[in-house]
Amino acid sequence: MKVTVVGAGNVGATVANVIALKGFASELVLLDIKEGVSEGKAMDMMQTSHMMNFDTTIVGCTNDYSKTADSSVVVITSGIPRKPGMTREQLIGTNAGIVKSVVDQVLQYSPNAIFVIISNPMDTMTYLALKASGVPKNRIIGMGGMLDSSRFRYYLSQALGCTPTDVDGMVIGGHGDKTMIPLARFATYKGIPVSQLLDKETIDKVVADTMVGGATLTGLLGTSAWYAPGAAGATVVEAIVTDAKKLIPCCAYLEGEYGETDVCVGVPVVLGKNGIEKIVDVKLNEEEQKLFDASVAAVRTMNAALADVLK
Ligand SMILES: NC(=O)c1ccc[n+]([C@@H]2O[C@H](COP(=O)([O-])OP(=O)(O)OC[C@H]3O[C@@H](n4cnc5c(N)ncnc54)[C@H](O)[C@@H]3O)[C@@H](O)[C@H]2O)c1
Ligand SMILES: O=C(O)C[C@H](O)C(=O)O
Repeated sequence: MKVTVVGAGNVGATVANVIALKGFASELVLLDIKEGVSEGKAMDMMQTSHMMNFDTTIVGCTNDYSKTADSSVVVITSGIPRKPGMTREQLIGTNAGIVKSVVDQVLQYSPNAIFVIISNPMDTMTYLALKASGVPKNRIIGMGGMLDSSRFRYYLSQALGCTPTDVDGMVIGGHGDKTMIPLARFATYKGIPVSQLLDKETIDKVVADTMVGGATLTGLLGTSAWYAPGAAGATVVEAIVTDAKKLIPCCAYLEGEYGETDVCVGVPVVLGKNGIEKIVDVKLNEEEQKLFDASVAAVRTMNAALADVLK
């Protein structure tokens, strides 16, 4: 199975490296617009293959989409990341044009590809990719909820004093500092509802920390995080390539689910060889539904800024 990653920066290169280490793709193409970056990172990764015991062939190319031909899955990380103090939404002016041009060029060589959109503002970039490409909605997937849920599980594990692998939790809604919704009501520690183990104040702080998890790391790093985003992107690709039928919160196009239409936003989906196999309609309580509706309204406002790009 051939996978392409567009954008060989911090996130894209990490997506590629994790995919190689997981070993589920036979060929991986890394493409960037910057001369030599993809070729260098691909070669560097290949020189780890005997030590890390993977047989994936990783090829780098500079803006040569012919090398990406017949990719089953294409991950889009091209675009600028935010600086400390910025919102993801502020990236739209630069990234919308980049994402549209990349989608157009990918489709010339891989018309049947499944797209995993990572570039920010991700919910709006996902909507842009869907509308600009005309690709069926099951083949346009935004990655944000997988990452946000991993941060939610991390912060819960810190509060519980346990390993993150023993904690389960899901984040839905937009991938924004004010729009994501960590679903505390459903979070568990080895099946035990966390509400039985943590007081409300602690849970509220975990939720608040999760929502700004990206901004916290950008403040520390001076740019967007890349290890967890890269691993989250690779996990989404793995579920598709291995036809895992795995439930992962992803940004998906809604046509009535959760009471919303014509918007891409984070919801629980089942991922498999067809991309989004199913949207899982979780019953939200009144407070959760209100948060979801407000989140969607904020994403719609961002989508309105696409008018020129989608003309
Ligand atoms: N959805 C998420 O959860 C999530 C997580 C982390 C980062 N991000 C976003 O991913 C994007 C990339 O972040 P990063 O930290 O890797 O940035 P980066 O600057 O390290 O890498 C971006 C790469 O894109 C390349 N690029 C720019 N225009 C291009 C084009 N037209 N074609 C091909 N490549 C092009 C650049 O040369 C650069 O190498 C940002 O928008 C960031 O906000 C999203
Ligand atoms: O927060 C960012 O700027 C990047 C990404 O969306 C993240 O959540 O890490």
